[in-house]
Amino acid sequence: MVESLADYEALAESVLPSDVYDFVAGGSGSELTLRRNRAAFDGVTLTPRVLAGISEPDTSCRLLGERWELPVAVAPMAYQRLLHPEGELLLAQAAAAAGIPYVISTLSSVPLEKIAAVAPSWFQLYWLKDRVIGLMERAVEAGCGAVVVTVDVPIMGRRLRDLRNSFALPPDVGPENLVDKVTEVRAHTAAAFEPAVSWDDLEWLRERCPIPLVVKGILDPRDARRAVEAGADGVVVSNHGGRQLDGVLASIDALGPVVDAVGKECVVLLDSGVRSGLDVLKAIALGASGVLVGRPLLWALAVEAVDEALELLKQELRDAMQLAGCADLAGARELSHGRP
Ligand SMILES: Cc1cc2nc3c(=O)[nH]c(=O)nc-3n(C[C@H](O)[C@H](O)[C@H](O)COP(=O)(O)O)c2cc1C
Ligand SMILES: CC(C)CC(=O)C(=O)O
Repeated sequence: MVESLADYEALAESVLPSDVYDFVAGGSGSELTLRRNRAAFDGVTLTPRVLAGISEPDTSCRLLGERWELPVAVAPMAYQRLLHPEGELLLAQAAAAAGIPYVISTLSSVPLEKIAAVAPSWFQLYWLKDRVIGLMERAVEAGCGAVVVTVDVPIMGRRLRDLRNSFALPPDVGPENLVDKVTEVRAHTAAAFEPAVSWDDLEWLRERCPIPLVVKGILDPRDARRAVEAGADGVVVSNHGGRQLDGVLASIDALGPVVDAVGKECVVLLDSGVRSGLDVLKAIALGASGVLVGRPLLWALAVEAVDEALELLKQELRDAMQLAGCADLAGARELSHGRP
């Protein structure tokens, strides 16, 4: 029986080919950061308030000018047809039904226009050589509400599970937004991504991008400041789910200093390690405006349970808010927190 969002991983593992399971579950190097993301979330304590007189906590929020049912977005994740034949479309439809944004990956295995037609979407942009403006214009044309530029992948992290498995995409799964034919994900990234992308490039894109621009993959508050100076409307505090530089700090540990540096000037989101509604509440208490959820939703996609998974997440967040005495997310932000 599935009683929590975190339960989908074991179900998915039992149905997926082991190399696909490893591609999704894995981190880089010795997976120090992958484990640290969880350990750090588990280490956060909250101090609840009582007798708060709440019959129904309000989980809704405003992010980037729109109202959402939960302070949660579906993290951009490449190649979702690895998990289910309908891939991105199924997960995006579930996001739409749950009233949350779906972030389309540059490397989606369904064309971005088809996804944006079924869900309120943001578009995640990888800095591909020569193709950035074309992709951004397609996203704007398709009605995406924001562009999320991922800045922590100049090259792919060393994912040892994938190297040992010689992981390759099956012939019917590929990057449908691009003309590229991809089997070896690592080789494609090395050939197609621009490793020397810089703040000047970000400023250049900001001048040309007519919709909100969010920078994903910030850990240092100095970079957060730099992003705001470049005109970013938001940042995502993220270590890419422990898949890029191994050994970096947990993103929940990086959050506070980033909020202190830029929280008054731009939206601060967080991802990497969110596995429950309680984790969402912890991230809000530590200053995030919202979170992105990654792997748990791919596990749910693999067992065709994305609607139920998002419903469970909502219920977990509601329960945690009620038990903590928070009527709404503004109340959640006032909670005292610490570490044991
Ligand atoms: C299979 C997989 C594919 C991913 N693909 C992308 C991507 O295309 N673009 C991107 O910005 N981040 C990508 N990410 C990173 C996620 O957006 C997110 O930062 C990370 O998964 C969050 O951590 P979590 O899985 O612990 O929730 C991917 C992550 C996974 C697990
Ligand atoms: C192909 C990868 C660069 C996609 C990604 O961001 C990831 O797997 O973490």
